[in-house]
Amino acid sequence: MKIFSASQLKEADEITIKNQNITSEELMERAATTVFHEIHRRLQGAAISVKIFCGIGNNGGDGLAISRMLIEHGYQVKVFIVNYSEKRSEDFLANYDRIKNVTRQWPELIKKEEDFPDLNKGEFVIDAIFGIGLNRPIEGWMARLINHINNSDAFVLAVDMPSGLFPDRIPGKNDAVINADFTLTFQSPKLVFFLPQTMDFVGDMQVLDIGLDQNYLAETTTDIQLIRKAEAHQLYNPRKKNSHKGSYGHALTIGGSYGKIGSILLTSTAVLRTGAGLCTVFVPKCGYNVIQTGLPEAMVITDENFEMLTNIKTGLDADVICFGVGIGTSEETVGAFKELLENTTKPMLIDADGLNILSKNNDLLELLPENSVLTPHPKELQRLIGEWNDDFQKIDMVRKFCRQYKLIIVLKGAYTFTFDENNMYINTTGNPGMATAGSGDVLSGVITSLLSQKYDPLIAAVLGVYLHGRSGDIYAEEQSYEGLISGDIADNMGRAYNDLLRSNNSENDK
Ligand SMILES: NC(=O)C1=CN([C@@H]2O[C@H](COP(=O)(O)OP(=O)(O)OC[C@H]3O[C@@H](n4cnc5c(N)ncnc54)[C@H](OP(=O)(O)O)[C@@H]3O)[C@@H](O)[C@H]2O)[C@H](O)CC1
Ligand SMILES: [K+]
Repeated sequence: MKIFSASQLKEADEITIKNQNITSEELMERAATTVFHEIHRRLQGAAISVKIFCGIGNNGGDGLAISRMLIEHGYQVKVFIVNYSEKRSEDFLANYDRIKNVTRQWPELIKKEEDFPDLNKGEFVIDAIFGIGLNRPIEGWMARLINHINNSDAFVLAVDMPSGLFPDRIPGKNDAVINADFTLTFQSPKLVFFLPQTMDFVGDMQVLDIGLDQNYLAETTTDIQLIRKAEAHQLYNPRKKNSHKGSYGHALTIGGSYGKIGSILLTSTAVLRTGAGLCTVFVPKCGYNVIQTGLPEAMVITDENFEMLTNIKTGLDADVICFGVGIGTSEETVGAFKELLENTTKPMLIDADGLNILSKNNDLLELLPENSVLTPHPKELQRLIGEWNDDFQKIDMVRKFCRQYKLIIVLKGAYTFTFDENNMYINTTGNPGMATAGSGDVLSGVITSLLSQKYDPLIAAVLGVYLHGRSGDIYAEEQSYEGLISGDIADNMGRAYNDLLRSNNSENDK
């Protein structure tokens, strides 16, 4: 799913009005109707107190139209106009007028702190103060109103965006932003819904289709995509009946050190669970028995050293190399990595201490084969590319880094982002249970496996991240977040595939 910018959405708005021959007020009515239906579906006419805060722009206009629809359906609604300026939008005014037809209770104007209504636990607050039009921080009594809403125990639903959240930049530390429990957003999720610095304002989120011009949506390119089941399914290559283990590639996983052999065992298990034909594991001697016992399906070659990697000689012509989990950063291991890079042109995935070695030895970056996949968590990324001021700058810096070294970066987080030179893909699967030791080692194995199965590196990364998250979700749906350990993610890969395929084969699937 494309993630459009605020200016693209405004453009889509205008084109829709023109091509569908409707007024902007009619489009607003359509948008408000989608929100009303969602609320009505959930509340089912419940007798709870609804308080709606409407700005004076089009987000406020939406709020007024939603208010009217709720009143018409018998809800107990109190409407407040957050009257921060006299520059009311036309569609706001039209809806301000129309609400008269359904209630004798004229909306109350809020112009100062004394006008704030009490907000109580169990009440339902709708935030329609600002949407994508916010272009400066909210100040004065309005900021205090935002805090008043945030400090209440009411349930807060944001229309389109939590007010105070900018579509294209990070609010300042002391800026007032609505802390929504739920956000119903129009047509396209906004990038800030997924950034670590802003995602917590959004609560749960749902995208509402308001029927913007189909051609515009199809033809307009964006460099940010959301990866859900539908998109992931399109990336999947079915296995051929007439195939053998050689058809799915031979992965070489190199990693581990004394006390950290478990990491490479997890990675290699994930390689095979994700469908690679063969896996050879290269470990220090101390890892030999562990791997042979823990993963009898793999082959093992050992370093001459007992505790760590010092000299990587495999004599193997593997299809893909995964390097770095559990290796430490000793000088000998750095030397071995350098030699490996000088002698390989195979697709590579680098993780964990492999990344830390790259951070300290920038010359090695030049040796990475084109389209190598790097899978840092934020700390490892910061060591690689330096400090950023905020999440937008971070995105710019990662893109530049990808371009400079021709790499694919998988930035792990609550929403994992995959970058290539031009695009960014935001993953939607995964859960807090996956914040557990070894989860990243498993992801490295999953992506390595897809690389070995000849998926294009970008696709291997995007699909791998999706499947890894889905596997964790499947575990958590049946068990719990807390009980999840990373081996479970590898063990559930089969179900993640099954889920990806089955759901798209059934008529009932969305
Ligand atoms: N295609 C769609 O997605 C549709 C969206 N709709 C809804 O429209 C809003 C966007 O409405 P818009 O009127 O453009 O913007 P806002 O309502 O968010 O803001 C109104 C004006 O407020 C001013 N502003 C901005 N920041 C501040 C601030 N900190 N303090 C005071 N005032 C501020 C600004 O005007 P200025 O001239 O003063 O700069 C804004 O223009 C969208 O989010 C949806 O809810 C349509 O209903 C349907 C189609
Ligand atoms: K809002």
